[in-house]
Formats: sequence, structure tokens, C-alpha cells
Amino acid sequence: MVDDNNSPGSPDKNRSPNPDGNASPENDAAIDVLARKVQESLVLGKTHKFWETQPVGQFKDIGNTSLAEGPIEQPTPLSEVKQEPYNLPNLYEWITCDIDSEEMCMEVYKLLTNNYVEDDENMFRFNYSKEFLRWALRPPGYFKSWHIGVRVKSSKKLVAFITGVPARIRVRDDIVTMAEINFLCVHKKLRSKRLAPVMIKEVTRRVHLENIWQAAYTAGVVLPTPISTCQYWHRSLNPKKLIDVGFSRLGARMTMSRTIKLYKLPDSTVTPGFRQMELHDVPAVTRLLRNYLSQFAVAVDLDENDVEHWLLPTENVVDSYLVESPETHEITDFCSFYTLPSTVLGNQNYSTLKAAYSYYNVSTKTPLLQLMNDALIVAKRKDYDVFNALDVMQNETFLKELKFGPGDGKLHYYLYNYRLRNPLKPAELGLVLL
Ligand SMILES: CCCCCCCCCCCCCC(=O)SCCNC(=O)CCNC(=O)[C@H](O)C(C)(C)COP(=O)(O)OP(=O)(O)OC[C@H]1O[C@@H](n2cnc3c(N)ncnc32)[C@H](O)[C@@H]1OP(=O)(O)O
Repeated sequence: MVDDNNSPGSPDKNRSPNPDGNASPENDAAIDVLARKVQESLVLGKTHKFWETQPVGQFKDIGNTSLAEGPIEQPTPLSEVKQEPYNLPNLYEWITCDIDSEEMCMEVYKLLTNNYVEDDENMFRFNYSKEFLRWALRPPGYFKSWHIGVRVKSSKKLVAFITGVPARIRVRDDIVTMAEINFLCVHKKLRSKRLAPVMIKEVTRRVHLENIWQAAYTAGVVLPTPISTCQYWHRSLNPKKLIDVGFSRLGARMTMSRTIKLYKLPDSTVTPGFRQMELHDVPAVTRLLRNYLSQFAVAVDLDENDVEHWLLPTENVVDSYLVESPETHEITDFCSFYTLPSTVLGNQNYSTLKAAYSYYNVSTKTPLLQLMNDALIVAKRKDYDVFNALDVMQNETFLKELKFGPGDGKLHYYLYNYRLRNPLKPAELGLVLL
């Protein structure tokens, strides 16, 4: 395969300042990578003033297999949880963001659109849509109080944001109610002022108030300590545009027309019984997914309400397809992706990149390769420019063959207040965070 996807143009949360090249995702390699990071930190005199105070795996404990797996700290009585918000610098105030309100949702959208995650070279920035934010922030049992903003007191301008949503996550045999923390953002003009630790402490306090003591999150930066380090892969659907905007490069000895031909996909899907998921499919999809996810060391635990929320197709937010056997009408396979465009920064011809992100996929009868090729075909038909996938679950089995190319940088997975003895391989993760 000609890899024309090696440019720095992947706007993932994978903004590690020192990309790790091609480290293999084996356990030992993962430990090596972490050990190297820690070594670098020591040489640079880099410490984690905030993270060192938190109940997370610490770098000094890497490889110490005598520490037990499970919660690091026990819950405290709710009456001992701090009742008042943490102090902010005087000019700022906390708000709870009512994401149902069109006006509030627009403010959050604008903050993120202008200040959220960029790639290393500042060519692309995530552009989560308002509909996406509403979907991501209002799953079953969500808490409004976990949608937290910081405003300037005088102007009321929103300058920082962090969110949590509840989720059940299974770690080996232990099903743990956690908060999934996402959308941490500080306005560009307020960076490096230690606002992020206050935001994290405040969301932690509000999560504790609901008697929840663990959290899961992903980030492009290395913090103490990843439970796994994954890589994004990119499948060009519109190679000309991707090259024009600098997302990918023309491969060596490749012309534009050969590249277009290389990535061409058929107009229609090939699997008999392949169709969009509908409301009445929720029980069957839930069974299929639960059974599939049970094989991973760490996985999301989804019931029917969760599946309805997270996987029932929502225009421009999440797409789900399944295979219904034409003979037995049994639901045998499932695939899904979510929609996350990126703003193209400083390009004359294009302003956005339309990206699909692989979500949860299950194959029992249709080979995964064929199922995912059908997913690529529908994504292409819906005018996506690129299809992205992490190397989690069984994704490695189709990435190369379906002409995905590796992105640069990594996405690190973390648990708060839950220790794992060793880092996991990406293929041991059954969890995709948005
Ligand atoms: C039980 C319930 C628990 C709930 C909480 C669970 C934990 C949740 C954790 C949050 C999960 C978020 C998941 C996502 O949303 S990941 C997406 C993060 N957002 C972005 O990358 C958007 C663009 N960047 C920014 O808006 C800012 O640079 C941010 C806000 C990221 C940092 O602002 P700033 O650049 O102005 O820095 P500071 O001076 O205020 O603070 C510096 C301290 O902050 C630590 N830092 C930097 N980046 C991250 C990061 N991505 N996760 C955790 N910590 C991070 C850093 O190591 C340092 O601590 P230490 O190294 O000295 O110790």
C-alpha cells in the first residue's frame, strides 16, 4: 500500500509533543514507551505538579506489579465532599451550562470551534457541531451539573469548559460507574495559567457529589499514567481534497490520478441485508454488542437505553448499519461511525474537512473486512473526506488491507482513581470516547 497519509495533518487528540514513531502496541513496548517518557521528563526536570497530587497511576509505580488493581482511594462519605465550588481567579465565575438552551449551546460551540484541539502543526481544529455536543452531553442519566463553564464576570464571555457524562465501564470483571470527562478547553488567551487543574478539581467535586469516584478520559498528551496508548489510522475517501488541504501527501512515485484510483470505492455496498439501524433493532444490537464487548479487558457496558442513545442513527452525528440475514432475519453484524468535522485553518479553497470516526463494529457472520468496506462505501456516498479509526478492538485486522494509513501521534487512554497493573494493548480496549 502506498502510504500518503503520513502528514502531520491528523487533527486527533494526539498532540503528544514527542511522537513515538512506530512503537509496536505490545504490552512490553507500551511499558518501554512510558519508561522513555518518564526518563525524558526526569532529564528535562519535568514534573506534574497537579497530577502528582491525584489518585492516578504515578510514573514511579510503572512496572510495580505488587500494587493491587482497582480503586486507588476509597470513597469518602458524601457529607465530607466539599460543598462549595473551588475558588477561581477573581475576574471569573463558574456557570453550569444548559446545553438545551440554543444560546448556551452556541456559546459552547464557538468556544470549542475557536479554541479546542488542533493537530501539531495547527492546520486543523476539531469542529464538533451543536447537534453533536447535545448528543455527547445528554446520554441516559446525565447530570446538568457536570457541564461546567467559566465566564469572565464583567463581560459574561465563556472562556473555559469541561464536561462529564456518566457511563458504566467494565474493567476485567468489575463494572464501575464512572464519569467520562471530555471537552476540557481553556481559551487560547488564558493558557498556562493553571486554570485546567481547577477545572478538573471542580468536575471531580461535582462527580463525587453524585457518589461516583472513578473516571475515564483520553488525551493526546502524556500524563500520569496511560492505561493504553492507541494510534489513529486514516482512510482517504476524497484523496484530492486531503492532499490539497495538506492532510495527506502524494506518495512517492504516485500521481494524483493513480492516487484517486487507489482509493476508489464501489457505489453500492456488497453485503446482502446491509441496512441502516432502526429503533426496533435496539434489543438485537444491544445483545450483539454486549456479547462482543465482553472479550475486552476494559469496555463500555451498554444497556438498551444506552444503545438507543449512542447508536441509533442521528443525522450528521452518528451512523449505524447492520446486517439482517435475508433468510432468518437475524441481526448478525453491526458497524457505526460518528461525524466530527475539522476546520481547515488558513486554506484558500476549503474551510472544513468532513471526517467519519469508526465507533463500535461487530462481525459474527460477515467478515469484518467486508463489513468495514461497506462502511467506507456508505461514508464515501455521504460525502465524507476521510474515515478515521483507532487500533482498538479488532480494528487492526482490517486497517492495512482497507488502505488506512497510520496517523502521527498517539491517543492515550486514562482512568482516574483506578489502577491497572500493566498497560493494555489497544486491542484489549472496547471503549471509544468522543
Ligand atoms: C472521579 C471523577 C474524576 C473526574 C476527573 C478525571 C480527570 C479528568 C482529566 C481531564 C481530561 C480531559 C480530556 C480532554 O478533554 S482532552 C482535550 C484537551 N483539550 C485540548 O487539548 C484543547 C486545547 N487545549 C486547551 O484548551 C488547554 O491547553 C488545556 C485546557 C488542555 C490545558 O490548559 P493549559 O494549557 O492552559 O494548562 P494549565 O496551565 O491550565 O494547566 C496545566 C496542567 O494541566 C495538565 N493538562 C494539560 N492538558 C491536559 C489534558 N488534556 N488533560 C488533563 N490534564 C491536562 C498539565 O499536564 C498540567 O498539569 P501538571 O502536568 O503540571 O500536573
